[in-house]
Amino acid sequence: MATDFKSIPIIDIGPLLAKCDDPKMGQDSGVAQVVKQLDQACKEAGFFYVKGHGIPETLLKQVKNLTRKFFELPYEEKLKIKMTADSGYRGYQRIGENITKGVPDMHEAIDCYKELKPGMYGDLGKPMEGCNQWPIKPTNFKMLMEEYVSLCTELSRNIMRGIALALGGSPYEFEGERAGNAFWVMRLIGYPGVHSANGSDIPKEDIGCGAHTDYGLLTLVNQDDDITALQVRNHSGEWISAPPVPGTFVCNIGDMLKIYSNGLYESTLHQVINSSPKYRVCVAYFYETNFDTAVEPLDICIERTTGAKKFERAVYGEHLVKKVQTNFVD
Ligand SMILES: N=C(N)NCCCC[C@H](N)C(=O)O
Ligand SMILES: O=C(O)CCC(=O)C(=O)O
Ligand SMILES: [Fe+2]
Repeated sequence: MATDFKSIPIIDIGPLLAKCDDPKMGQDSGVAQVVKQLDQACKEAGFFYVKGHGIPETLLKQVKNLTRKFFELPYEEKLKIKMTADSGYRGYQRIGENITKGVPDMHEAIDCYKELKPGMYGDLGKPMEGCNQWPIKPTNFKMLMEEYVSLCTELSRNIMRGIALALGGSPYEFEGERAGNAFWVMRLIGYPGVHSANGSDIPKEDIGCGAHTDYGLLTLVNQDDDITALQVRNHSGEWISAPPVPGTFVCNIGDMLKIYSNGLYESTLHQVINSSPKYRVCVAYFYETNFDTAVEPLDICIERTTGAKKFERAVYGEHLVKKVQTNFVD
């Protein structure tokens, strides 16, 4: 359960990664240290920064730079990869097109999802079937982003091994049937800076992304180095900033992990307000369960909490489709 945290901890996961392919990793003292920090951060905030994650900072910067370049293109150019229901909700959405709790968000984005082939998950998967729409220019866009996704997928699986230990399970709790064939989402997001409205010197501050929780297991946020805009809600309802820490990811827990942990870990509400005059870029990667996994509280977590199941089982793919279909109603 979220506490009255005032800041978000930074965790060096180097020692976890060093041992994450060793079945006896749970007995390693370096791993145990990281696991303890993960457990505390997940219980208190549902948010933490990771450093020592092994993804080169140059790559973190490159994906943000390419994203920025795309959003600088003329609108007609961006529309060439317009997101539609027919494209499996993949592609470009203009500012104000995404809706959170009925209010248009002041961001533009390219949404990408692990590709689903026709018929793969029957009716459940149908709305998300399709191929990603990548910008044609620059020519290395697709290649770089796919490389980035594959590194984020591997990293997330390894962080989830640490989280599985933190919950008192085996390192492989979130593999196999649960997330051994993890679905993923990537959002390349741009938030315009504040502008002075005509005839007024009071800049108008818009909600870049309204308060929401993420849908799956774990999110890796790669945000611009020079603008503080992401805010996380603590137990008292205060919004705590997650300022950029260069070279790190901001990680947070999604709805599926809240269910698995029977509420021991919460998917914390967060929002984005860019009050800087500068355009802000963020690349968010979402690590999810298998698309068709029915998620329910783990026995080990039920025992550690009240002894009763706090959540009904939920099928991840249904949860995603419901969200996606209400994110774009017009
Ligand atoms: N895949 C994720 N988490 N996307 C985050 C978007 C959050 C805003 C969305 N309109 C909503 O209301 O959920
Ligand atoms: O822009 C950010 O820092 C976070 C974006 C976010 O929360 C999301 O896309 O789910
Ligand atoms: Fe989010």
